[in-house]
Amino acid sequence: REPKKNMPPLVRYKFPIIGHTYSYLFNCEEFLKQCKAEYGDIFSLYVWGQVKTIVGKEYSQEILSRDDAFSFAVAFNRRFPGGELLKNLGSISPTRLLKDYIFCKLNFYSERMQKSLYLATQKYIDIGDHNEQKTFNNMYYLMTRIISTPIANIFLGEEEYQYDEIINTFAEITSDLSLFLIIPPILDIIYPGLQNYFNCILIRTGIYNPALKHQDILIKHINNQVCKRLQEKDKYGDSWKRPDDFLQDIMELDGFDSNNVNCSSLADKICALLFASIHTTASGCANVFMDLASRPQYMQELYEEQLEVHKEADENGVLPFEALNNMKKLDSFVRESFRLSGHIVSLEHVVLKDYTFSNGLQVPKDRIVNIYAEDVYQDESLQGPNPKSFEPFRHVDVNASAAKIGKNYLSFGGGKHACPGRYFAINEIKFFMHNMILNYNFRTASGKIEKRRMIGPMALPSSGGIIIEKRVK
Ligand code: HEM
Repeated sequence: REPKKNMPPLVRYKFPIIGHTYSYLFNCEEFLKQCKAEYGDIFSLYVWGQVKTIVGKEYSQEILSRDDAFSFAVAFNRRFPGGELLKNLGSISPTRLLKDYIFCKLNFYSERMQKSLYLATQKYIDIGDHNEQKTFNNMYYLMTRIISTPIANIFLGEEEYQYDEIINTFAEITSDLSLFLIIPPILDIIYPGLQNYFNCILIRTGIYNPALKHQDILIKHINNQVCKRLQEKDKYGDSWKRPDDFLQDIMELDGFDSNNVNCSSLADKICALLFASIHTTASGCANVFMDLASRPQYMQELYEEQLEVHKEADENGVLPFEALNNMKKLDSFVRESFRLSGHIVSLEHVVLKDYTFSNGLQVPKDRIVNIYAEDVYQDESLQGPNPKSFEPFRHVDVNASAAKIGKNYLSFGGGKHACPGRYFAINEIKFFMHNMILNYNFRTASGKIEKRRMIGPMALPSSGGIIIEKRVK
């Protein structure tokens, strides 16, 4: 208790220890609406033995823009034992690596992204002829495989991405490791931070380490690839054709010693990026696909746009990078899907030093704050008329692309630490949807709109069935 501070109001609760945990988990949407109506834009809850502050639309940008006072990374590391799981990561920031070696080459990687994406779509959807149709009951599962394929191609190269073992590791690593984020931090009720401490002990003692099997697979493949490349470089000298992929880039970083290659460190760098990229992109893509399957009335309009865009494709069906800019309706559809299928509360940050919001309310150092995303997404002044309804083309004329961050769109965070992978992810989703819309018909098996699945404030793609068949052209 800090009597001198003008802290956000703590919502009343009946039961000590449990506090608001039950309502937050089982009735989050309604509960938060009531809290906001009664307590205002910023209020605190008592969840899992800790006070956390929920910040509504008016003040959310303060959290994202003040990285001297709020940190997403510190909050993440408090809940996720990344240091224990990825012991050989080294000091280079994954964000730096991505910016230096991948995001500046999006244009260069575009053709490979499309080719491997289309190959993966054929392989995993696998519909033979026009009369066949298939029902998929877990789009998210399917999307993790499809999305992982171009990512594996770009990260590990044209050879390694062809191994099923690699695709499975890419696809599964995030969900295996996210167990630490999904399991409720019950031990924190006894003492804040105890759950993470306990998780670290599980990993350190080897009782439970879900990263190990994936690291072993990655190390094996990286080792093969590194040896092969070094031998070929030796053999062919100046005429050696350097593979252009992320693995080669990080092999050549300062400090690289060809006589003593640290494959564990290379594997951990890739694991860190997989954690950031696979689940997020696969869920986003599954949601977009589900949203269109749920609303067949928009299919024709999108089909016509994609048909027009496809005129720019070369003889192999590959689009020039610039064609992405012409998928305006699809882009707006993607943004609308992200807007309405996200978490109710997101972007957990830790307060790094005592902070006073512009309305005078103060949060102390070490407090957990979360952004009330739904408050942003259901606000008419930020979203336009009927903010709760899915209007796929509402962003077409307002110059707001699916990757454009801003105070009315928080899916990729904001400020200095906004997701650096957002263009990569949105490109991948648009290329995937372009191909699906042109070549397949799809609809929900229930014939109804499939909504996101909620676990407390967290949203996951619906697991409702989708029927897919080849389009008759
Ligand atoms: C639809 C897909 C994605 C979503 C929804 C997403 C979302 C986010 C969010 C919300 C953040 C936190 C931003 C903040 O602190 O304000 C973030 C950070 C980050 N994302 Fe993504 N992301 C996606 C795809 C990717 C991809 C494909 C990559 C890499 C290839 C990536 C790499 C990163 C990294 C490295 C950070 C940390 C940035 C920093 O701390 O400076 N993300 N992402």
